[in-house]
Amino acid sequence: MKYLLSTEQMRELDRRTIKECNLSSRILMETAGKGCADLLVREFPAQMENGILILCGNGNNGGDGAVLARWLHHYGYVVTLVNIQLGNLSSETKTNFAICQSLGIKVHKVKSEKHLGWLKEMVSMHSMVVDAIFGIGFKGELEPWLKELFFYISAFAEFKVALDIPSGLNADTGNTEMAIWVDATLCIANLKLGHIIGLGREICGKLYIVDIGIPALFYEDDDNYVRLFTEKDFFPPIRISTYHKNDYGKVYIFGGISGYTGASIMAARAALRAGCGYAFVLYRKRLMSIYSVKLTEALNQPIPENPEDNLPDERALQDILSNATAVLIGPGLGKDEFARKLLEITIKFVDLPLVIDADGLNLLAENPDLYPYLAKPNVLITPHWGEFIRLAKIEKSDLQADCLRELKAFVDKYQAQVLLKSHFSIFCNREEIWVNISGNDGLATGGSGDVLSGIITSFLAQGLSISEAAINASYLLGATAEKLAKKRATASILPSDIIDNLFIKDL
Ligand SMILES: NC(=O)C1=CN([C@@H]2O[C@H](COP(=O)(O)OP(=O)(O)OC[C@H]3O[C@@H](n4cnc5c(N)ncnc54)[C@H](OP(=O)(O)O)[C@@H]3O)[C@@H](O)[C@H]2O)[C@@H](O)CC1
Ligand SMILES: Nc1ncnc2c1ncn2[C@@H]1O[C@H](COP(=O)(O)OP(=O)(O)O)[C@@H](O)[C@H]1O
Ligand SMILES: [K+]
Repeated sequence: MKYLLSTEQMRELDRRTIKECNLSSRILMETAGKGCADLLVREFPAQMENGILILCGNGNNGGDGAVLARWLHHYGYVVTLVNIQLGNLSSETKTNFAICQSLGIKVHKVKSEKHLGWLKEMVSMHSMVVDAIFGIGFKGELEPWLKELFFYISAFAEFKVALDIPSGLNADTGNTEMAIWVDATLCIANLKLGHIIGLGREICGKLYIVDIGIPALFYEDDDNYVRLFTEKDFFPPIRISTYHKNDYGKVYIFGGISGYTGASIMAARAALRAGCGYAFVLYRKRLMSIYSVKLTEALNQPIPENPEDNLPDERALQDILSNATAVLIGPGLGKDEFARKLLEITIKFVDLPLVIDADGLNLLAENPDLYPYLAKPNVLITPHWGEFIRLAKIEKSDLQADCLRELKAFVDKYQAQVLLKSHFSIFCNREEIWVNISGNDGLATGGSGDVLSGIITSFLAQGLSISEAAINASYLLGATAEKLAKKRATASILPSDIIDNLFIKDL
C-alpha cells in the first residue's frame, strides 16, 4: 500500500520534518535535488547525452531544479539553467541560483512572451528538458505564453522529466487546463493525489519516488491518507481445502429485461469464477426460456409476482432472499415499475451485503426517498461517472474539477459506501479511501461493470467486508485485463474473456 497525499498533507510532513528533526528547508531541498540528479544519472544517462535544459520557476520547485543543475554539472553533464521569473522568489531558491552562479553555471533569466522563441530554440537544442517550473504550489491560471511553451515542450522536446509534479497539473485533483506532459516524474518524498487521479497518470509518465528523509513514523500519525491499492495489498477470500460449497456463500442476482439479460448472466458467471459456492439468477417469468438456456452453472428461478398487478410479491421475494449470502441488483435490470419495486423491496428489507449497480443506480437517482437506505452498513453502490453525476445531482464539470471532493461530499451526506469507477477507481466510505489504477482500455467495453459487480458480490458472499470486496475486486478486474493485454490487443478484450481468465495462473 502506498499513500497519496494532498498538498496540505505533504506540506505538513515537510513542516514536521523541519521542526521536529531540526532539518532546514534548505537541507530538504538539497536532498531532493541531489536525489533527482542521482536518479537521472542511474535511469536516463543516454537521454542526457546532448545536454539538459533545466527550467526553474521562482518557488521551491525551482530551487530543486537549481540543486539538480549543480549536481549534474558536477557529474560532468552539460547543463543550461533557466529561471522563469514568475511569482515571488523563495529565499532558498535564490540562494541556490547564487551557488550555481558562483560555480560558473549561468542562470538565464526570462519572464515574458518575448523570450518564447529563444526558449523553444533551447528546447530543441537539448536531449532532455527538466520541468522545475511549478510544483505543488501551482494555483490559478497560466499566462497564455506559458501555455504555448508548455504545449511546445510536451509536443516537441525529445525527453521530458518533471520534478515533483508536471507544471500546470493540480497536485490535489490531477486536473489541468494545460500542463507539461512528461516521460517521467520524480515525485519528491511521496506520491501526491494529482499523480494518480484525474489526468495525472497520463500526464506524469513513469513515476519515481525520491526519498528526502521524512521519517516513516510521521505517516503513521494520520488516518486520513488516501491509499493506493497495489499488488501487495491484494487479498482475495481464502480457500480452505475442506470447505463445502455452502461455506463459500450464495450470490443472488436479479435478472434483466429483454435485450439486457446478458448483464446478469455475465455477473453470475463472474461471481462463480470469483469463487462463490452458488450463484442464483432471479428472472422475470416471461424470460424463463432465455435464462434456463443460457445459464449452466448458475441456478435460476422466476421472481414471484402478485397475480393482481404482476408486480414482485414482496413476502415471497423476501423468503427467497433469506437464503442468500450476498445480493446484486442492477445489471440490465430496466427502469420500469417492476424493477423499481424490486429495488425498493431489496434495499428496504435485505440486511445482507447488497451491491447496487447500473440500472439499480439510475432507479435510485429517480427515487430520492430511497437514498436514506444507502446508510445501511451492508450497502455498496458502484457507479461509473455518469451514474454518479445523476445520483449526486451534480454537473460533469464538478466531478472533473475535483472528483474526490464530490465523492467525499456524497459519502458524508448519505453515509454511503461507494466505488466510483473510471480509468482509475476510488472506494470511499467514512473510514477509508482507496484508489485502484490496475486495468486498461480493454475494459472500456459494455459489460465490464457487470463482471465487476459479480466479482464484488462473490467476494462479499465469501466473507470480505464491503471495502475489501470493492477494492480487491476492482484490482482483480484491472489486473486480469493487464494480463490479457500481454496476449491480445486491448481492442479485442471482451468482458467474457475477463470472466474466463479471472485468477488464471499462467496465460
Ligand atoms: N520544505 C519544502 O517545502 C520542500 C519543498 N520542495 C519542493 O518545493 C515545491 C513546492 O514549493 P512552493 O511551495 O514554493 O511552490 P512551487 O510549486 O515552487 O510554486 C510556487 C511558485 O510558483 C508561482 N505560481 C504558482 N502558480 C502560478 C501561476 N498560475 N502562474 C504564475 N506563477 C505561479 C508562485 O507565485 P506566487 O504565488 O508566489 O505569486 C511561486 O513563485 C515542491 O513541489 C517541491 O518541488 C522540496 O524541495 C522538498 C522540501
Ligand atoms: N480505460 C480504462 N482503464 C481502466 N479501467 C477501466 C477503463 N475503462 C473502464 N474501466 C473499468 O471497467 C469497468 C467498467 O464499468 P462500467 O462503466 O459500469 O461498465 P458497463 O456499464 O459497460 O458494464 C469499471 O470497473 C472501470 O473502472
Ligand atoms: K515541476
